[in-house]
Amino acid sequence: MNWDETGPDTGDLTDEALDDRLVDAGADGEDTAVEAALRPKDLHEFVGQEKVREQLDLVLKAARARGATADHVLLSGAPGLGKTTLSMIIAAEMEAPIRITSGPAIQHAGDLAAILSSLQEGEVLFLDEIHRMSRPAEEMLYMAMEDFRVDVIVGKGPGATAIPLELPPFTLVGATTRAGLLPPPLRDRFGFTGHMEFYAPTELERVIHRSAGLLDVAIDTAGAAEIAGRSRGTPRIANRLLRRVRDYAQVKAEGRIDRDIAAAALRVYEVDARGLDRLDRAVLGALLKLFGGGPVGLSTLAVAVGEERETVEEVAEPFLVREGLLARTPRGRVATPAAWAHLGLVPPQQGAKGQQGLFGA
Ligand SMILES: Nc1ncnc2c1ncn2[C@@H]1O[C@H](COP(=O)(O)OP(=O)(O)OP(=O)(O)O)[C@@H](O)[C@H]1O
Repeated sequence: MNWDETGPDTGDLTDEALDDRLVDAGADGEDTAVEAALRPKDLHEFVGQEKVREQLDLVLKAARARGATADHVLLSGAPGLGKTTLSMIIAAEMEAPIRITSGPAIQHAGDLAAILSSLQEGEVLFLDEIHRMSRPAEEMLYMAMEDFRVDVIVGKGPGATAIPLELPPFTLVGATTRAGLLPPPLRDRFGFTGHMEFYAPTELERVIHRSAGLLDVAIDTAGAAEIAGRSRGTPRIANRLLRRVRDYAQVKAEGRIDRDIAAAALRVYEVDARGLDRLDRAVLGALLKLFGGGPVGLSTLAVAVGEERETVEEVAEPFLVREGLLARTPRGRVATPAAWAHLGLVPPQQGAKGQQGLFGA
């Protein structure tokens, strides 16, 4: 058997290290500044998502032809796939201003009433993480979306009165990573729902070439393909990896990016050929090397890599599952044959399987 007893190298994966993960699809401070410059400005520049793009194009063109405000739009999909970008494109195509806020920022119905009552006619209101809005705000939103009206409650207890407030027609663009968590009455009030898929490597190559052009970075086709393959189907990650590879190329290769430079740079940043980083490999390594590929309980696996259960379950596992490297089964976590191949290890013989299944939750 080709697995040693030393266990995986988990290094010191502190909270800060997790916050700074290059392959995290969420935005960090540096992203927000650069992302503004890299955002496609219209539907033609927006790469991929053919279906959503085509359907949205029709919705917007029809609204423009009628001289009306566009229907409310719900965009669902994982972080970093372009929901905010698309909402800005909707506003640009409708030649309307946009207001950006998020569900967690709206704790009270009054917060929402203040925003809604200050909208201009035709304005686009982008509500990120709409599934995290408070219940009273959500109920106020139902009426606002349907009738362009809200009832503002003045006073408390039996003396409270509802003052109706007319709103100008506006377009709500709601974004959510969890469409299934939205209550049906809210979901039903959107005229158009677009589901954003992960991007194919060739689409990410186009994103990378476009961003490289805007950042004035020289990159060849093979270099872009190398970065695309490690970007987990996510434009935000592709752009972030491109920036790190650019740093490396500036210091080591007069700024030019080709396949070797991209691969060498991403080796330094510990992002492997499939887009796994140190945490992902630590989890997979423990599962294979310490537990013979499982099944092993989540808590045991988390202790083995020196992480919280939640970190393993919510940060590392989703991508490993998506990549077909790890399966969550009722008996615990199990590595797939692809996991053994990816780490260059040989699975234990069938006969040695007796030791498996001994590791509890
Ligand atoms: N289809 C695309 N074509 C080109 N660039 C894209 C595309 N989608 C996203 N990007 C780029 O990826 C970055 C992240 O996109 P965006 O902020 O729109 O994602 P998001 O889905 O709103 O993420 P979150 O849910 O975390 O807010 C932006 O810099 C944007 O320029």
